[in-house]
Amino acid sequence: MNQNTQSTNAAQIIAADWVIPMTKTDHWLNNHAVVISGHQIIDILPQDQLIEKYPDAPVTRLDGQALMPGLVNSHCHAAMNLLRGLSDDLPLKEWLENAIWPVEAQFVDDEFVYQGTQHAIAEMIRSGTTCFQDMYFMPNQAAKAVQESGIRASIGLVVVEFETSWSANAQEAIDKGLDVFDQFKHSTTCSFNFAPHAPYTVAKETLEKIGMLSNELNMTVQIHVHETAGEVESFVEENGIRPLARLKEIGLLSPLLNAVHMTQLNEGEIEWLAEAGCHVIHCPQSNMKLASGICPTMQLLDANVNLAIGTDGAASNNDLDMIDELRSASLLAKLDYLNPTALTAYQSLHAATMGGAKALGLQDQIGSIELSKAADIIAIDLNQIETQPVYNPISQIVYAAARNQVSNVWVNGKRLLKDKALTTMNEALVIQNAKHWQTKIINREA
Ligand SMILES: CSC[C@H]1O[C@@H](n2cnc3c(O)ncnc32)[C@H](O)[C@@H]1O
Ligand SMILES: [Zn+2]
Repeated sequence: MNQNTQSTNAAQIIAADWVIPMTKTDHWLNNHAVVISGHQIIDILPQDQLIEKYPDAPVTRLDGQALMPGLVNSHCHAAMNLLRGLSDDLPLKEWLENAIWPVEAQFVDDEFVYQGTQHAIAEMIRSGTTCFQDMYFMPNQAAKAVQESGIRASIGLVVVEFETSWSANAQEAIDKGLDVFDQFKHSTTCSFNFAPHAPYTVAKETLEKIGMLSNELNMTVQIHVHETAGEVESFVEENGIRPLARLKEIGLLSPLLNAVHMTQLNEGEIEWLAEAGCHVIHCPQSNMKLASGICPTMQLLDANVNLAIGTDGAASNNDLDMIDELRSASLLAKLDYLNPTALTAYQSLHAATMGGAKALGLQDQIGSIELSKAADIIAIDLNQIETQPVYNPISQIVYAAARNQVSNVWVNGKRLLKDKALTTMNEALVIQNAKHWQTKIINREA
């Protein structure tokens, strides 16, 4: 083993007051350490056994801190960080058609997506997200930004029927997307998914084509579906069936499907999702901000449907803060069901870790702190006024901690945040680029 390989695979130890593996309900380990070698977790043990077992390994000691699996943001439009706050306080249809799509048509290009995705990645690493599912144009630019930063992502090969700056039509979007998939097939942190935007922007024939390719390539599919009552009503008027029924008719209901939003569901549709093994991506803050509706999270969990959590884009949230998002998911469920036991702290944290890993097809690699899984780990500093005293670290993270208490982040064993400083990204340049786009967009011709 040469020196480089040796230094790359030498054990590194992270010791903390609490380790939350996310392998068992409401379970954590006190005064333990996680041992990383290369990309993987190779040991989890009490700190008093470290000297004997790893006498020479360097130890990162994080007193007063909690280690947990990195957060999985299971649905976002990363580059829309550059549109944060451009248009607020509107319902989805008006917001998209009158505010967002005209600006995207005018400004979305390679540089917009590359720099916007960099911005989103910087925000996500700083707030404890180690993996995100993206749905935006120019997936090649998003993949480039992901690869350079070291974060993990499942990047959407987006498809819409209408002409965009990415593709002239749906077929070209599919063809170009498959080229991107091929271009990045050796990446260790980029995976890909088909991302037909929604049943109201992608034709039945195209969805059938995507379904066949998804099965052939064993590639997941993410799609906005049943986001609002208006969407469902319009679709029924035009097609005679509800959007989810169309997806079922096409054969898209399967363990490969990530159904995003799902605020409009009846009991029969929940049974379809459970029988087919579909995943639901719950985006509570986007749903609240656009007044779209409330995803029936407890009925889905009771039916054993896998639940994941996403922020959606920063233009309808308006941040990518997964700690805040999973807190919203829990509190919204309690109010929706008028039941304080709805969506417990652990259930919400699970949706934002293992639930997301399952939805993205990465459950064997990430989502929990377990031997041989990828070292996608975050540390949260609970030794702050705002999170003391600590009776239960899971409760503290879900109901009290803030994203700025994330101190360290590892993805695939590489430390991307060291004592709150990004190690692979230039913060000043990210902010400078954001200001550049703000000036361009705010001075746009009406
Ligand atoms: C085809 S790239 C993604 C496309 O989706 C738009 N978008 C952003 N947020 C939402 C949402 O909540 N529902 C539907 N579509 C959304 C984004 O602006 C892009 O045009
Ligand atoms: Zn979305």
